[in-house]
Amino acid sequence: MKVAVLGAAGGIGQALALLLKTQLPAGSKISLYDIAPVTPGVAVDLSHIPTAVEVKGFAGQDPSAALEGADVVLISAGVARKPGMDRSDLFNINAGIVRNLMEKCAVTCPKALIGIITNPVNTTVAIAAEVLKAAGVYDKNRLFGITTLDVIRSETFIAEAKGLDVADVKVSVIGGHSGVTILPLLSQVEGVSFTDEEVAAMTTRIQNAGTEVVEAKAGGGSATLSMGQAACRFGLSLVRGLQGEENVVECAYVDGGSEHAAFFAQPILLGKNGVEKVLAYGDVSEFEANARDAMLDTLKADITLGVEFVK
Ligand SMILES: NC(=O)c1ccc[n+]([C@@H]2O[C@H](COP(=O)([O-])OP(=O)(O)OC[C@H]3O[C@@H](n4cnc5c(N)ncnc54)[C@H](O)[C@@H]3O)[C@@H](O)[C@H]2O)c1
Ligand SMILES: O=C(O)C[C@H](O)C(=O)O
Repeated sequence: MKVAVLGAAGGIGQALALLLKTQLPAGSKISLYDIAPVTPGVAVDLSHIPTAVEVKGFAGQDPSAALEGADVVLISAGVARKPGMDRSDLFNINAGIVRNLMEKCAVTCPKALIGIITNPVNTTVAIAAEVLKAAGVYDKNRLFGITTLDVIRSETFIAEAKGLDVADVKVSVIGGHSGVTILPLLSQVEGVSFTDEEVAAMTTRIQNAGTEVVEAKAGGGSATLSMGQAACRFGLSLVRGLQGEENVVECAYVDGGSEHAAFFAQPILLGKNGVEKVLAYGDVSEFEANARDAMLDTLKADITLGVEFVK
């Protein structure tokens, strides 16, 4: 199994590469690509860790060599927020970066499973889909917006608030990956009850968690270590699905035929071809139904922006 990380010299990329080096199955390969010239050195550094996972690094303008034979491509290339910015403020720079990288993926590894981390995810995933469509290689089951950070934050915050073992907390997060489009389904968390005030406060905290990190880092970037962990969890789940493991379920932002929007985050069953099945997200509370309906204009506008950028 070969996993390529694009943006591998960055804050997320390096954390993700380290976790993959220590957690991918023996015999796997990792290829690291970034425009930054340090990238081959990052690969050499990782290669001294004694695991049976080979690491190679590539720098420069062309990612093709890193993409050759990739089964999974995880993309975190691009700029991150600073205090006062919204994720949509990253569009001007990151849209072109994702488009250019996807054009290379379409040619070099059109069958790979592609996970997009680069913000604004609601829009960059639509850009990726349009590039693949234009190249005639789009398969909706192989493209994912990685929203796992919203899931692990929800698990962490709920466990902390309710005094639970975080390993026992499971929560679906639906919608997208920015502000009001992030909707944790707190009503479904087993063994926990929340007052209306707690639901409102917890939902807001999860929706603003990215900003919490951006402000705490005071101009030094956004979430990198927790995102490295989230992307590793999602990437390993893609690999487990590809290897034929059963019952691998994650939430992700996919083109899954949702009645709500062209792309929508919800639970999916992963398998040998990527999305094996889009799963129903189940019953929701009145608060969640209202929040879901209220996010849709924002989500659809984010998607349209991506589609129009490529067309
Ligand atoms: N999906 C999520 O939940 C989530 C979470 C955190 C951050 N993000 C996003 O991930 C992105 C990366 O964040 P970061 O903290 O790692 O940023 P970073 O600045 O630390 O790293 C970005 C890396 O991308 C590289 N890069 C820039 N243009 C490139 C190109 N054309 N080809 C290859 N590499 C290129 C840079 O050289 C840099 O090494 C940002 O857009 C951020 O908003 C998403
Ligand atoms: O908030 C950001 O800009 C980064 C990321 O999307 C996050 O949720 O932490």
